[in-house]
Amino acid sequence: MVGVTVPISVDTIPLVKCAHAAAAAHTDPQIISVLRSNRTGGLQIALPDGRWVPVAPDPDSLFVNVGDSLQVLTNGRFRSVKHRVVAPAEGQQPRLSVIYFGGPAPTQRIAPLPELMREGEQSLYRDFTWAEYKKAAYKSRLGDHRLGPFELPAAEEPTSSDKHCGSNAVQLPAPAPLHVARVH
Ligand SMILES: O=C(O)CCC(=O)C(=O)O
Ligand SMILES: [Fe+2]
Repeated sequence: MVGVTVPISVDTIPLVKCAHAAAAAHTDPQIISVLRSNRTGGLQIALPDGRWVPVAPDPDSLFVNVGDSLQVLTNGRFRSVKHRVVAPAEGQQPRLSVIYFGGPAPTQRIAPLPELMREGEQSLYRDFTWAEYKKAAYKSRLGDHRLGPFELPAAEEPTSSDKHCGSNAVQLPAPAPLHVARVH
């Protein structure tokens, strides 16, 4: 758990999805998605090597997904994982899921939270508003990497002569490991 208060307003739009057959690979754009489904599986998440891992359906658990906006707010510490829904096999119950998408308000500026940044840490993203993100997203396809237009070039590797100047070194956050946590 990150011990900071997120100083942004969140739109609360619960979305009930019924019996949809499948969803193509994508990341959720918002800050956080909280999902509850029936006993029909189909949800899968992508590992960095491209393999797909099924998320076991459990009507007594919540599946919490990091969205693109939270990836930016944490300067890449939390990653918005790519996921998809594959259609249930013939004769299986349709998959039902109820998803709460917590997204920023349209005028909200999205940028890494200063409270989370280490001294000298470079922002991996330029500031943008949720409205700007949505405008860019509408021009892209669902599976595209939709943070691309907002990414800043990564900090340059220190040269060998800089390497001993610890206080000036820029430390990029280590990529967060993938977790599928159950919330009861
Ligand atoms: O229905 C599901 O289980 C997931 C759907 C989804 O990923 C989405 O609507 O963003
Ligand atoms: Fe999704």
